Amino acid sequence: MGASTLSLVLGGLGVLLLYRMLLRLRTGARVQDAVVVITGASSGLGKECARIFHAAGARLVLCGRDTGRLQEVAQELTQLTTSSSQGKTHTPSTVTFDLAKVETVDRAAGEILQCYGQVDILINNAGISYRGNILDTDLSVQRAVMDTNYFGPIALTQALLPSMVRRRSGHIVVISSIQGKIAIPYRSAYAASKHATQAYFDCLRAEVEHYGIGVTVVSPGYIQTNLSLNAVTGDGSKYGVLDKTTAMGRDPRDVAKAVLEAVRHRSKDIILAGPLPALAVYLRNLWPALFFKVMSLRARKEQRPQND
Ligand SMILES: NC(=O)C1=CN([C@@H]2O[C@H](COP(=O)(O)OP(=O)(O)OC[C@H]3O[C@@H](n4cnc5c(N)ncnc54)[C@H](OP(=O)(O)O)[C@@H]3O)[C@@H](O)[C@H]2O)C=CC1
Ligand SMILES: CCCCCCCCCCCCCCCC(=O)OCC(=O)COP(=O)(O)O
Repeated sequence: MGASTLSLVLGGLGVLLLYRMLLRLRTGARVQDAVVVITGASSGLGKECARIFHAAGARLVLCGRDTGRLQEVAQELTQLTTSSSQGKTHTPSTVTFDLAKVETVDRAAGEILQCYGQVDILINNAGISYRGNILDTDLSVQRAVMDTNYFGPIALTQALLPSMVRRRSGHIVVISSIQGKIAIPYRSAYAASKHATQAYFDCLRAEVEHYGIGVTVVSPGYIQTNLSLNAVTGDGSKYGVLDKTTAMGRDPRDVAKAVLEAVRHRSKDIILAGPLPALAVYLRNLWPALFFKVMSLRARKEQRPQND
């Protein structure tokens, strides 16, 4: 390659990079004073998102099932409310509802809209996990996980969407999982709900982009939260174990930071996991036969006894 061709290629790359940077600056969502709704804000990743979006100056609406725990988070943040040169922070509002009671979500969306009259950013974070083998799992458990992780969040999204369309602006984030991209044994209800989530929000992204509404699907690997402790088993009882994989997962503060950056950059789809899960995602698509073999060996090795 001659020197002039090389400089042309480098120049072209430079222009492309500059264009991407400008595009990000132009389309990046503003967080200061934005109304940000966070579901599952009482603990884990949702609580960390609340802390980081509060510090960035968002007007928060914290959602969860437990009023007391939501108010504790709101109080903690209120004590940090400041008006500094870095930007004003705001006292959060709270709205209590159960996403699994899908028929009540419309009313909750009304309450959310009443807080500030609009929603700029919706973070669908709340969720539960599951442990069990399909043979011993009640259909009611499959439905319950689907209600919390899929039907509840999409009902909330659909209830808030018309107001975003009217304003020709908004951003919707959903916290999925690496298990929205690959299915691993003994997680049927959870992986199915996260795969459905991925598909729904991919459709939504395409359908609302021309209204100026962005959609980000976040797919994390393990995070240090209470997710496994709160997981349900095949008969609907609580699993109640802090799994090693969860305990050794990422710091939820780092994941929350990545969520904030994804909103600022209007990222469409991000994976927050180590090289092995990332490799598994590629393998699932490029060499499915090998992926299925590895999963079947994994299933045999783990062999989950009834209802554990
Ligand atoms: N931890 C991990 O390893 C990973 C987690 N994720 C995802 O991150 C998200 C957050 O989970 P995480 O912080 O880890 O787990 P936690 O169990 O700590 O938090 C879950 C949150 O969801 C809320 N929630 C659960 N069920 C309902 C319901 N029916 N209605 C309303 N709110 C509900 C809980 O609120 P309350 O009980 O107060 O109502 C709680 O605040 C989930 O979507 C999860 O799938 C993704 C990948 C990995
Ligand atoms: C010859 C090369 C073979 C390479 C094969 C690689 C296959 C590796 C499999 C890796 C599986 C990763 C699973 C990750 C699961 C995960 O991070 O889930 C996140 C969650 O949502 C956690 O929820 P849970 O309730 O399951 O704790």
